[in-house]
Amino acid sequence: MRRLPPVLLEDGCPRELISLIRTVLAACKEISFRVGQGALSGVLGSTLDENIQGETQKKLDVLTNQLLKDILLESGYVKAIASEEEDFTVAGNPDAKYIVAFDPLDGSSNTDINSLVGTIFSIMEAPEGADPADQSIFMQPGKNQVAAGYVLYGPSTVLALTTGKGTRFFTLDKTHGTFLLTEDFASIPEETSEFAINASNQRHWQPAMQNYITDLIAGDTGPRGRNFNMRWIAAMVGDVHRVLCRGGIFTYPTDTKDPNKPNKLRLLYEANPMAMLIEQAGGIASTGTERIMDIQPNAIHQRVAVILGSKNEVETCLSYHK
Ligand SMILES: O=P(O)(O)OC[C@H]1O[C@](O)(COP(=O)(O)O)[C@@H](O)[C@@H]1O
Repeated sequence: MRRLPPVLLEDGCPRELISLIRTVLAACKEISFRVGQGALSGVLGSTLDENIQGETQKKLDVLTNQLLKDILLESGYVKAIASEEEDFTVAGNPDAKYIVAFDPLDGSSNTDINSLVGTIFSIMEAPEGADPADQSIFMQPGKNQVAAGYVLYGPSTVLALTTGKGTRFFTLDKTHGTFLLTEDFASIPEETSEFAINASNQRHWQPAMQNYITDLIAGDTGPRGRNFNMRWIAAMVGDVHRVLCRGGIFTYPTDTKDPNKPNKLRLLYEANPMAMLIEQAGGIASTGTERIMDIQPNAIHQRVAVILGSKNEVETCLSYHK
């Protein structure tokens, strides 16, 4: 099986970018080990702190953030980082070319129940001559990403990666510590009968999403004329992986549950990298009204509605939003 660096070199991926991706993965291997140790690692449960977004931080959120932050900043390959767990961006090497946004442990409420979690990352080039301490270097649309991926810590540790030449899966060989290519070009089936949404929020959704999900649930007695199945992992990284593997539609739509927080998922380090992976596998990623990767960000922790997955099903969902 082929290792990650030669695969990326054959694609013509710049050596500096490959080194940066390998640096992210070095941290992810360590995270994979810690997560795999479960209760033995002594890091399950919550801290007494909240992040800037008012969410209680899990001990593993803090640990994984520190691991990624330290290894990336010490590597010299990044000009700056942005993390879900950092209030502000953190400056790195002024001469470096790339910036990295990441969610160190997506789905962290799953850690205590031994369920799926993952690390999501997005890599862009910093504007030339930019000050590494300037937060605005991250205010670029997702279409500027030069690489995006996640590492899913499940029964096996899987990397989904794109550098704009398709979406690939690599599986961590834990004996040798190497990521080996296990799926060359992931391709999402255009049709699906599977959807993923937190249905407990139904009464808070906007009418378009209410109507769409009602029609899915009506199954063969409704306008769709066929049955649909539902899945919800409560970690975007797990739900998106299923969609990349066998198709489906995943959505976290706008809702009115908390008027101060109409959307849940973060643009820079959740929606954008997932959108790139999905599009590179032939799927669609939208907010309901626009392509996710076209959004011009205005804040590091900006949140957006997300509808992504199998092309035909996402298009059907979007038709309810017109
Ligand atoms: O609590 P809910 O509504 O099931 O939310 C689950 C969603 O929250 C997220 O876990 C994001 O939150 P965290 O990054 O704090 O874990 C997504 O991965 C997932 O889709």
